[in-house]
Amino acid sequence: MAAYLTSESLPYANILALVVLPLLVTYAVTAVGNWGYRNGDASREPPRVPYWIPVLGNTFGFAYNTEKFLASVISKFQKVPLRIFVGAEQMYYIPQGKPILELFKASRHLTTHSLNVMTLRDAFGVPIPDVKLYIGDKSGVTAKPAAGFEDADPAHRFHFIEHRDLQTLLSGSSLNVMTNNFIRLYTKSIETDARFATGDWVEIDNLYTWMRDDIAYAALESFCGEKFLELSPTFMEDFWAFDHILPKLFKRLPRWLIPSCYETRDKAFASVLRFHNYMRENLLMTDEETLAKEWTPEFGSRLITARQKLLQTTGFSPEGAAALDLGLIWALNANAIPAALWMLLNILVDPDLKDRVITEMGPAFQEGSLSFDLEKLCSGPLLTSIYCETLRLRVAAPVGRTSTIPDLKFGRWQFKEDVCMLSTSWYGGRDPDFWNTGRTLPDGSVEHPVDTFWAERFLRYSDDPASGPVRKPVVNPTHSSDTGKRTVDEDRKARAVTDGTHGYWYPYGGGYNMCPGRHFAKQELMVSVALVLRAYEIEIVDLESAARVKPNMEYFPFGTIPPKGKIATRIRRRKL
Ligand code: HEM
Repeated sequence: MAAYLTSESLPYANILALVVLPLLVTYAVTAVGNWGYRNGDASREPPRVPYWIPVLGNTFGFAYNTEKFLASVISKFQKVPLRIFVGAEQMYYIPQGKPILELFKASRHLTTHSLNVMTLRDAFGVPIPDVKLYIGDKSGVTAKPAAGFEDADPAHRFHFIEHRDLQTLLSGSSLNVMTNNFIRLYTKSIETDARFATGDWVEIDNLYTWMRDDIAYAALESFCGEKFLELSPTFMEDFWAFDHILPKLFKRLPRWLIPSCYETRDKAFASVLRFHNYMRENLLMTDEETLAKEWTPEFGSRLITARQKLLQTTGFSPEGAAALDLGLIWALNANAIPAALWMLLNILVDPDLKDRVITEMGPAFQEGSLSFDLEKLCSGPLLTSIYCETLRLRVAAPVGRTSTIPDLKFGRWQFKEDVCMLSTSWYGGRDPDFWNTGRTLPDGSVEHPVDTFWAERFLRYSDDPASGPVRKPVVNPTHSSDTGKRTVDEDRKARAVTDGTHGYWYPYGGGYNMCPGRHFAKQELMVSVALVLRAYEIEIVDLESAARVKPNMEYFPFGTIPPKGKIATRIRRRKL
């Protein structure tokens, strides 16, 4: 080796050493503390994902290939919590299984502030003084103020009131009004859609946008009333354009680098501000009678008017309040609507499944009509299993927390105060050690791998001990035939279950901050898919390529991942 080192090559060797040595040292320093993390009982901070370049840390892998980066480190460290260094800041990743369940259990010591602040500031454009107001309320989300904040003015406890209103006004009788409005509006848009008036086939270039627009319009109106779109007729288009550029805004690039993205957001924001200004001018916050109404065409649902009162009372600027509500409208639409498309698409690409779903939902509908019994429809086992399976496979919504106490502990892991903890159900939903994947085929592969859709994954058939979502030690399924296909009769006797999947199936997050919109979302998804199947005959132009449509991973991990590419279809109204 020494024979190759001449006096000319020495400077190069020195330069190389100067470059390589710090990288090696950084890697060694960041890896050495991980020794023994799998063994022993002593509490410790989670292992650190080693990196080569100081300051940069794990930023590159995390920011530019988040899905693969996290998949690889979760698997390498065998599903324990991890410490990641991103954007010059520490962060914890909490994986599926016991760690995420323990995180949810520790709710009383956690806030969602760090992820929420990033989202509100970077994605929705909440001005900095309003962000300060948002984080300034440290009295917590429970009725009893957090220790040290016992004297907080009850009317200014923003997080408590917001949390309480979201939970109560998205459940019970308020939820019923909201869902009924959604059903009324969505049914009306189907019935009055002039494109299908003649009963002839109509070519639609993209099933997703076709379905998306009608659901979004009905959902928006059931939340915000009729006035919103009257004031801003192009909002729905502007909203989806905003949704499209949202992943770029999360990258925190300045306005001068991506001006068109900011302009797109400005447009969607301007509509919410217009509606807020209308409310400020026309809805007196002392008008208890109007504020008590579950829904009015002018101001929308009680959730929206109660929020308006809260935003005004707690001193948010008109711009801050509108940006916060742009966030709420995004939460309303951006996760549920792509999920509805995936549900419908998976049904349409399998003619046998489509027939079984139509048979199952038939008795919920009134003869010759689009009217139905909601409870009956939403209790159909096959449609429920399709709903659960779709969320398992397509949701990558972020779950973010930070500890409010020094050295929070769960299991043997210790977490520092104020360091962001991140999780997403994407990996738990695809954990091959956990999920039932059906029969083992003669070539040794499994019948329903975790990255594929299996309509019956969440169904438990009483005569088949191997059925149900969770992998069983002995897999010996008893299917009605050797094709593995189920019959309508079997569906009827099956039960859709999520028992035992907690910690692996958490599309709505968990603990105290679990998604408050989950009840509405489930009804919205089941109803919209059922209504579309009831009202229309839909033929996918190229079944094979539609079955291969991939998720658009640019959206990872911001929510339900929408499909990438268009799905051409022919649609005609059914004669009911
Ligand atoms: C399939 C549809 C949906 C999915 C997968 C989903 C998922 C999630 C997730 C994972 C969270 C974070 C929960 C946590 O941190 O533990 C969340 C929060 C939230 N979701 Fe949903 N969501 C959906 C539909 C909806 C709908 C229809 C609404 C209606 C307004 C909604 C409103 C919200 C709100 C307001 C929050 C923030 C709650 C808080 O900060 O306390 N979501 N959602």
